[in-house]
Amino acid sequence: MTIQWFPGHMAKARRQVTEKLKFIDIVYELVDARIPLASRNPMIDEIITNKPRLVLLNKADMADPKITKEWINFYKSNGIQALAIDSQTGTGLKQIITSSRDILKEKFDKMAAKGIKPRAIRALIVGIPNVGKSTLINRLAKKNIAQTGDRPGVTKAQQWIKVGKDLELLDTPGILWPKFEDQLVGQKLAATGAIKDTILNLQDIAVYVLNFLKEEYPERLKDRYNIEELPEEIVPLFDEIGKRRGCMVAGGYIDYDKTSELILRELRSQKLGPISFEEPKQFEENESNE
Ligand SMILES: Nc1nc2c(ncn2[C@@H]2O[C@H](COP(=O)(O)OP(=O)(O)OP(=O)(O)O)[C@@H](O)[C@H]2O)c(=O)[nH]1
Repeated sequence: MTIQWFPGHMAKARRQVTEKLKFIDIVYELVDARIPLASRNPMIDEIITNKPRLVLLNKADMADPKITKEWINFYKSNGIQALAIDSQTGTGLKQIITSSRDILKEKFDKMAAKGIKPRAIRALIVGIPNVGKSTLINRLAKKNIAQTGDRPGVTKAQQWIKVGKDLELLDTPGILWPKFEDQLVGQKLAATGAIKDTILNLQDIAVYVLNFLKEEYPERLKDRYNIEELPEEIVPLFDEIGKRRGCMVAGGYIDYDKTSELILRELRSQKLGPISFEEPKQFEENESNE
């Protein structure tokens, strides 16, 4: 099934982000730490052009910490600073200001040399739907939503949010879209709950997840579902899980929809532990194969 990519929405979203760029010093590109590539807008580089950027690997609490570290190194080797954060608890958020200062040092030093008074760093958060933009803004904002009507960028609907004395955020984040038309991207987005289960077939998503876990995290599957030896084929694996969890229909058959739902629910509620669906290694291999 192909998912439509609504060119009208995209153009509008893009225009809105572009308009905001002129008011800010730095873009915070929020991605899902479990799928840093699938959860980014493929045209982000083109959209933000040469604005400085800090990549925030959000929901790091749900990702495999070892792979998150690899991602941070991967970005670093490409000249981009990235931080692992958990917007829900606030873990890692302090580092945002430190890293921003570091990235913008040259610009602010130049401003100081010209005698311009030091001011707070101005930032815009961008990211795909459901990646955690509002959670991050609320966490950073606490009660500091500022009414600063005399500032460029402040229109009737737009406000700056103060984060301490050193940072100001535009309160409305930029929403960008993932690359829907790629089936694997869609499956990763669905697996992590970024898009509704009704968009893709539930069983297809569960098959993708089971195949992935069988390859990358077989021990977690065995432990969770009490399976000594994982079957080679996917249908018998479904059957084992369905049987063990009582996902049956009359006549002793497995209810595949119910089993799929169970697997996805347990994955998303961390019952299978922190899992990353993408690692930089694969990406580098793919790139060199092209
Ligand atoms: N575990 C975990 N959950 C998070 C984190 N950040 C956000 N969430 C959850 O992810 C879901 C989506 O978060 P939102 O803040 O609504 O995402 P958004 O990007 O503002 O979404 P849109 O408004 O659709 O653009 C919510 O259920 C949050 O509680 C995080 O760091 N860790």
